[in-house]
Amino acid sequence: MVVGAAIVAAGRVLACARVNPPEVAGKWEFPGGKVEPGETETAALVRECAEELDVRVEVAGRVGRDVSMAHGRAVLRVYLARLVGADRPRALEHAGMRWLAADELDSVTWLPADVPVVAALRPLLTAEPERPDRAGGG
Ligand SMILES: Nc1nc2c([nH]c(=O)n2[C@H]2C[C@H](O)[C@@H](COP(=O)(O)OP(=O)(O)OP(=O)(O)O)O2)c(=O)[nH]1
Repeated sequence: MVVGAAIVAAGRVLACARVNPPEVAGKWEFPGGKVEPGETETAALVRECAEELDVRVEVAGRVGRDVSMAHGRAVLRVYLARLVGADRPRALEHAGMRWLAADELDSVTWLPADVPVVAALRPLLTAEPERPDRAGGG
């Protein structure tokens, strides 16, 4: 199982560009990775976001459906997530990072498995009002 975090803030989602392997270098994905034995999916997302982005995240519900990858040998499952406190991501293991609004989702080339998830995410971003972080103390 591969889990990804669709980290949403102010109506935008964080997209990250892969460094390797070469066949997917420069393609865009959600931060995340393989769930380790004995680990929950939420714990895997928290661990991967800390490793890859140096941020704490709160993991919420699923977005999109499970997507079969690698000829059925793996599954991609994506969860909505939010940054904790004032944490701000740094691309420690990616070639780049972008915060994409709904109308910018197609401006990057996503990994193939991510395409249906991105489609499911789009209306969620549109529904979220643009607002300054932590407006209203929340
Ligand atoms: N993290 C992530 N991986 C994705 C996405 N879409 C997608 O097809 N993948 C694929 C790419 C990789 O083949 C696999 C995840 O591998 P990974 O290299 O990120 O996982 P990991 O950090 O646990 O890596 P490792 O321990 O094997 O080095 O899933 C996505 O949105 N996020």
